[in-house]
Amino acid sequence: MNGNSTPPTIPREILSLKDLEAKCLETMAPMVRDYLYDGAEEGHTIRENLEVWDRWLVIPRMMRDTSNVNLTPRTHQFNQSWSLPLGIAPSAMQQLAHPSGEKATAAAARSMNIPFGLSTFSNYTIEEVKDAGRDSVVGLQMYLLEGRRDLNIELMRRAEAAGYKAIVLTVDSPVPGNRPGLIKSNFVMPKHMKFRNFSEDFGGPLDQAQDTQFNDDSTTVAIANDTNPDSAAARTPEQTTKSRGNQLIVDSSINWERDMTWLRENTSLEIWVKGILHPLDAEEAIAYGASGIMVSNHGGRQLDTCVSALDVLPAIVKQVNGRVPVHLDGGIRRGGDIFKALALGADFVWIGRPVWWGLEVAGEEGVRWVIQTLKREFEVVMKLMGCRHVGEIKREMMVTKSGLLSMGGSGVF
Ligand SMILES: Cc1cc2nc3c(=O)[nH]c(=O)nc-3n(C[C@H](O)[C@H](O)[C@H](O)COP(=O)(O)O)c2cc1C
Ligand SMILES: CC(C)CC(=O)C(=O)O
Repeated sequence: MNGNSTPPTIPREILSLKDLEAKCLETMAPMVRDYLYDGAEEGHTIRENLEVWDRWLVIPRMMRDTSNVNLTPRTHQFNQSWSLPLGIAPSAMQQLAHPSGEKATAAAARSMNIPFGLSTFSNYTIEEVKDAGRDSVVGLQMYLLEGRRDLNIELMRRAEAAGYKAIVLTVDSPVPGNRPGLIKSNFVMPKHMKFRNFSEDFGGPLDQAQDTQFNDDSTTVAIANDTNPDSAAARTPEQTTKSRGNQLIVDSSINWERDMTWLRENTSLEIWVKGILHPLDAEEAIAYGASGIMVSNHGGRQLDTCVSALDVLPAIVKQVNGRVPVHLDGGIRRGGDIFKALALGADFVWIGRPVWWGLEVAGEEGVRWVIQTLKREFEVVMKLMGCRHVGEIKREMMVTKSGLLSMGGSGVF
């Protein structure tokens, strides 16, 4: 976190999200960095999420008068009109990157008129974040809790009362992924931070693992899937509380039939399903009443060597066939990435980690800078591609290198 007392801004020499990331890493506490970056096992999927974009090459069209381009999504999402087909994905504990955490992120989303999804495991409450982000705060992400559905119901009641539009059910985490990096770094949440959506003190202090990296008398909440029962210092919030007898455990028995039905019976909000990678799961989600689908591998944090969202997107879009919106997240770092996801059929995309870079360097202003930069880049790409609005982005505008070679001399080439 930037410790200056004057309001932080983004230095002029920072031009891209990549530059911002480097700047962020100059100050980010090692333990926060480990939490932000760590992926499942050897990190193949994290790398894949970043590399997949460059396997697609774009083929621009010229002389199309792109002096004015309209960047708004083709259709309303969550019954609202947004400035960009881009939103901020739920990520837990944003106070790790800035004291204003989710409130700063939501306010930045609001100022740019893009949607924001709040993690259940946020450091500010459902109501506080709604107040900061108003109409931009559309979704409450939820994990279903084993034996504590009363808490899920309470969260949903509060989200309904506060004016959220959707519950975003994360389905890719029946258990936390294997994240050895986090275990090695003994990740802990400092004592002064809380999971404030819960009135009971879940994730209260553990006795050991004083955290020296945060420069306070932090005690710990840990969140890695540690299979070694002797290591109390590295557990998920669920495991942590379990180990203290005050249990908050993600329900690993979650299933379509029981839990989508239960959700539909217990909330008036739209239900979106986050973490779909197989077309047949998209079909299940629709069959059980999902209002939308988020194609995602959880930023490579859950299952290593699983496919990237972009690679499975076309098959899912084909299966869904326009019945519900299809959104995507994972590895979006440039305006051109937004273009490519839309060309392969996504209605909308979301970012996770880049928000933390903005928060770390300049709080709300930093998050706004991230959104503005992606918006500027996307606009330039649209103009260079000859697209005046997102409805003009077409699958035929992209090709893989091998696809291009095999086309040599045939068709329009
Ligand atoms: C630090 C961090 C915390 C996250 N916490 C959650 C969470 O609480 N719930 C959830 O469904 N996804 C969570 N995610 C996953 C994101 O919603 C999103 O799927 C992912 O970050 C997108 O990939 P990207 O970071 O490459 O943009 C988290 C991701 C990060 C990086
Ligand atoms: C508190 C965690 C379970 C949040 C999460 O989903 C993540 O770190 O990827």
